[in-house]
Amino acid sequence: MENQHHIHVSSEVGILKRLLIHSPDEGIGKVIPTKAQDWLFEDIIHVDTMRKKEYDLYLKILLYFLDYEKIHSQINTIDLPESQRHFYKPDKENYFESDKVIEPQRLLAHLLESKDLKQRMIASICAHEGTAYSLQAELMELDNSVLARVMISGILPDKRMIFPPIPNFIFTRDIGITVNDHILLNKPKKKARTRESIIMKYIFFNHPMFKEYTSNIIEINDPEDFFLLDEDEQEKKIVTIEGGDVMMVAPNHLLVGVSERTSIHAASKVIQLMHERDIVEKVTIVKIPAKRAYMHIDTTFTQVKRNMWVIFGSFSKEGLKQEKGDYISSLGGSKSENEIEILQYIKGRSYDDPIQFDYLEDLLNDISVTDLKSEEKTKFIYSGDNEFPHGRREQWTDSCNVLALKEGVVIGYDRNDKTSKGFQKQGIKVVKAAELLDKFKNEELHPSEVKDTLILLPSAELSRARGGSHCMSMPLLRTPLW
Ligand SMILES: NC(=[NH2+])NCCC[C@H](N)C(=O)O
Repeated sequence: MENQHHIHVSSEVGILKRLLIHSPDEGIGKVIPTKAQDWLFEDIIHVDTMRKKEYDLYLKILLYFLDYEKIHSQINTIDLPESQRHFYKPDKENYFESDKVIEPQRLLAHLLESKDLKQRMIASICAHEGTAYSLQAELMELDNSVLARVMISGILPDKRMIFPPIPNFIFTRDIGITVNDHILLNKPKKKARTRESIIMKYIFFNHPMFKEYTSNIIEINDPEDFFLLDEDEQEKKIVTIEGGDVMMVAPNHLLVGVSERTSIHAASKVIQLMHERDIVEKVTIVKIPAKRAYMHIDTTFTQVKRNMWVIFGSFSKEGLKQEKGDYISSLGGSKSENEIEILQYIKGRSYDDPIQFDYLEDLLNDISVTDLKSEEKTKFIYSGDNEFPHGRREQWTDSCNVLALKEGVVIGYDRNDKTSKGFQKQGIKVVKAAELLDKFKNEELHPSEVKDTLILLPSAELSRARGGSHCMSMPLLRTPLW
């Protein structure tokens, strides 16, 4: 079943077998303070530190778990000064090139071998970025792997910057989500993320890796009369969806966040399409406040194992009750600023009559017990271990955004100390990525022996980009949970 191109994800925690990642490219080092917010970064980044001290460790962990031989056979040489980090650079010959940990830049370089696609892609990107027509001819002359790098970083080999960077491309989660054997593509809310989406559409629709899945790629579009509407109407009816708001929690169940980035109209379309095409039976909408701090639902909760979740305390039962304090709802007025709404739509049941959940924990517990058949008590770990004011501080630096390599083994950020304490209280060991990698290297431990562990990545630079390991991954294949 695991052929080279197999695509299937039916949970958030089944053993991770294949994913798309993008390593920080040189464009990230070109973000300037006045543009940082427009480009959705909280600050400017020291790219060397981000790569060598942080992201490289992430890659090594992924490779050890997903493609052991690929890394273990070379582990003693890849970091030597004379290797010049070529192992990590997608345009170099000694790049690791794995069919499990996959870099879109490599897929893009492959696509550009077709002259027709090369022309079309150059035309689309230049039109989108509004560059001079004459630049197209110049780009046509570039070697394909160089052009792939340029299309992403925006920087020509002679150092001219021709496009803005797309620094958020490291957050591959947001470009699309694998829903069983379908891929739901994004339609980004933010202009800064549009080029990523153009590039990925070409890849999904043209690369041999996705060939058997062309009819399973789902695009969500604006209503047909959208361009006729005035601006106010457009604002109301806009369709935008980003992958961080879509979570494939069980074979029959998809969560869709309505947030700063994903609109109600997009969510409605997803419900209809999922039911019409019989892809999942339940779609649950989780509406969160449209705020930069929360951006996507995966910044407020992710799954650790079948019966364990890490969540943002202000959205929890206790948090909401506390915030409400002595406020009497029947008097009207505004509710808590963190109020969330959870509505579940089941195939065959009237859309006017969704099932409602009062609290996030109720929904997550229902997923664990009903959908994932967990027989153990559902456990919750809270951001900052619910200690004031660490819950909010650590949510901001992605304490709730972990990537599961398998049930119970997740990657998180080292700066979220209090949340780590919360993990430990629930029986999860906490280990630094570098220490774990040393053990793998010395063969004291094999990735298959790692159980119930939170792996901590250094995160001083990465967290300024405002995404965690969950955001930095687009799973294509996970082993089914049963
Ligand atoms: N799935 C996620 N939470 N992605 C985080 C994306 C962060 C990125 N800087 C943005 O604002 O778009």
